[in-house]
Amino acid sequence: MVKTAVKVFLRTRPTATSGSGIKIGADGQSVSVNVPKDQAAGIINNQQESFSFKFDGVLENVSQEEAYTTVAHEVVDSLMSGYNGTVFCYGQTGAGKTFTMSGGGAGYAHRGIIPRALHHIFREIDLRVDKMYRVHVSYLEIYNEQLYDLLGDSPGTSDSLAVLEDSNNNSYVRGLTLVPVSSEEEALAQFFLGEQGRTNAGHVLNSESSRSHTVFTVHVEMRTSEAASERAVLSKLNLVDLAGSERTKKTGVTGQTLKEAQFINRSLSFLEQTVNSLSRRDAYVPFRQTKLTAVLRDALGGNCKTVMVANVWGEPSHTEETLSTLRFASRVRTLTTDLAVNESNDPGLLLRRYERQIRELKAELAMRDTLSGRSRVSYDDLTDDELRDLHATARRFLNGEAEPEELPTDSLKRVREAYKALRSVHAALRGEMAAQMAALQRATEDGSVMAAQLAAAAASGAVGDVDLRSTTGFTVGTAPVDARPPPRSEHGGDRTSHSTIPATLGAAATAAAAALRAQASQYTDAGSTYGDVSGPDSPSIARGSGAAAAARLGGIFAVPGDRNAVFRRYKADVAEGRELTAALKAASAALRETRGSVKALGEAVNGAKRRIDELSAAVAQRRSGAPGGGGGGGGGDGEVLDSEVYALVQELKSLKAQYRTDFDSLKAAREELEPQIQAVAVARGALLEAFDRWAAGQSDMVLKRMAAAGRAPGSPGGGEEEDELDAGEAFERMQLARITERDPDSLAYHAAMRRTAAPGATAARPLPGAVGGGGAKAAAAATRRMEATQGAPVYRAGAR
Ligand SMILES: Nc1ncnc2c1ncn2[C@@H]1O[C@H](COP(=O)(O)OP(=O)(O)OP(=O)(O)O)[C@@H](O)[C@H]1O
Repeated sequence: MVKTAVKVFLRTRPTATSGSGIKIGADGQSVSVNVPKDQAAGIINNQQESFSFKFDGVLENVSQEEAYTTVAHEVVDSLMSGYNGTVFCYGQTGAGKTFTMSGGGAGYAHRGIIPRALHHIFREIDLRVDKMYRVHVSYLEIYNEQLYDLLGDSPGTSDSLAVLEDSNNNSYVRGLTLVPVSSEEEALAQFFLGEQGRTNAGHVLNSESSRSHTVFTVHVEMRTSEAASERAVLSKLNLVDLAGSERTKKTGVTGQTLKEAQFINRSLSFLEQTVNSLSRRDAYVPFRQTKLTAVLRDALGGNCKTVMVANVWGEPSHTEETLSTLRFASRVRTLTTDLAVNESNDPGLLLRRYERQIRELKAELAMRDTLSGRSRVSYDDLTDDELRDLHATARRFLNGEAEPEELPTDSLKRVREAYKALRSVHAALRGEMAAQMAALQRATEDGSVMAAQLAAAAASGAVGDVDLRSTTGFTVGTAPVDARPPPRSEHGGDRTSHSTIPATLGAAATAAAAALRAQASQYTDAGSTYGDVSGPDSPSIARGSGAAAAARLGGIFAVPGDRNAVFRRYKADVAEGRELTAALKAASAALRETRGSVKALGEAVNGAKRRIDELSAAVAQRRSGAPGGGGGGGGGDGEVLDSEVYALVQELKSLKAQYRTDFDSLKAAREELEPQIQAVAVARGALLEAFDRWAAGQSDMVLKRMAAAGRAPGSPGGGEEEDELDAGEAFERMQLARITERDPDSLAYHAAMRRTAAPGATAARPLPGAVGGGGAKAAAAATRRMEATQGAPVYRAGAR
């Protein structure tokens, strides 16, 4: 947050009579007002005759352009950098507030701050090609303490409008229509339309005098680039034309006009109270006393860069009103606001960013799989059916009925799922075994039965001997060396056979129980080492059935280049290979064509961008070098300079139009790339997979013969590089495609990097600098911060 003082400028309306009671000091900031002594009060009285004030500037007999440059230029500049701004005009009726804010009736030259600000905003948008902007306008009127939406579909007071605060304590008007505008012309049309609405609504009874307060707001949403488009900077500029205070006794108004004047005076008096309270740093500031102060809350003490224009009418007959305005103005000048950029991290947009990242990572994985000869690896979540199958396989594996190769190993996700399945099956098995152990324990605890059984078993010497070393209690028999656990049953393995051991089997039972314990503890140990469930001696993945085929082929293809040679013959001689090669070629050709146009368009866009930058710099240089820079109105050299700048700006405009067209075409071409890259990857994967499958089914002799034929000069497909098994080249190509897809503007940069890295590269052509990202300008409706809060504003579908 940056503390910023509210700036106040004084603007005097030209007077018809020669004498003005206002004197402006040589510093252009000091103002003194002389009040002639009231003769009726007697010669000796204490009436103060001179009052002094100081402002940030005084505008006397200045053009509308100068008024704009002095008052609003800086606020609009900071609006474009993400700061809220407010410019408001205050003063007695007829002092020139509407003239300053909207303009005089004399046309273009007399246009006021609002039309000039709109021109300024859209000129900036045109110049900042590296940023994306969305602009909305709204127009609010406060008449007789009622809110009116001047750009709403149905004119008239709207009860649905309410002044609220958002989560950042910024005030906003709930339900106010925000119209998207994409050009100065559209924005101006909305402004003029709102002005008409004001008149048509029937509450401007006197066309010479504004009987209401109006707030024309420009809402700007800026994104720095497409890549970082999740973070938007939101700012708004309020351009406020307050109704004039009026001494009703002096003007003698009656009826409706009197009622209006009373509302106006009351709201202005609340405004004054609020400013006084802020100026005193009161703990409680009565913002909510009136709609006007609620609307101006940010401007007076919140997050906003604020400038006030105090309009005065210097005629001696208005000295009292002038003094009152100047007093209020100097109090406003003591206020400070806290400036901060409003950044919005739209959750919806963040989600889209993460989705895009996931898509990119999946594409990356697919690319790597293709290059390493693996295809059809799925990185998606497992379906319910797949999970069921996996659990069945895990159970069979733990029962010793499945080989480790049957557990999935093609992606980390699937390996993890396999571990999870093993853990859950293992837990279930442990539970089952615990139950069996408990049953066995219960049976063996029946000492008399067991003793007799043991004795009988010992006497028969059939299976196992009693361990005579133990003298007390129940002992476990020692199984003879040739004793074996009972055979595995069809489904339950050892586990099932143990569960069927009758308690009367004596030593056989004890031997089996020991084996069971040993097995149980083996499972328990396994529970802590899931990373190596199969144990160190079990076959590794490389010893799987597919790998065995690969190992066999590896033996045949021991000579470097053999595999490619056979692959070439496969593509040329085998019907399946021919078909798949043709499909790959067609997909590659389409991709090549699209890449070609992306490259050409990328170069065109980059060229245009560089020229735009040069021209922008030239315009800025000429402007800053101009005496009384900012152009406009100067004679002599200034006019020459202006015409030069004008020509440059014209060229800039047409270049930007060309840039936008090319950028749009580039974007469209880029969108075609991804599916085409996928199509090539799929076609290549299918070819490689079919080749491996086919090769695994061929005899060594056939493969050797084909290898010899494939190596022979003139062998079909020998010169083709497109689907050759050259991983490095394919990788480079895919990388290039990815760069192109992600940021076409950086194509030239990467191409230059490669050129300079290539052997024999020279510095004859300078390396282009990293060109700025050319964000496309979009005028679609924005998702704004206010939508996230209670009562979103109304968004019009399109500008009228
Ligand atoms: N600086 C100026 N130069 C030329 N004409 C001016 C200037 N200021 C005001 N005027 C003229 O004075 C008249 C009254 O001005 P304006 O309507 O802007 O006053 P206001 O303060 O908006 O009054 P109200 O509060 O009653 O609406 C208009 O005809 C306007 O063109």
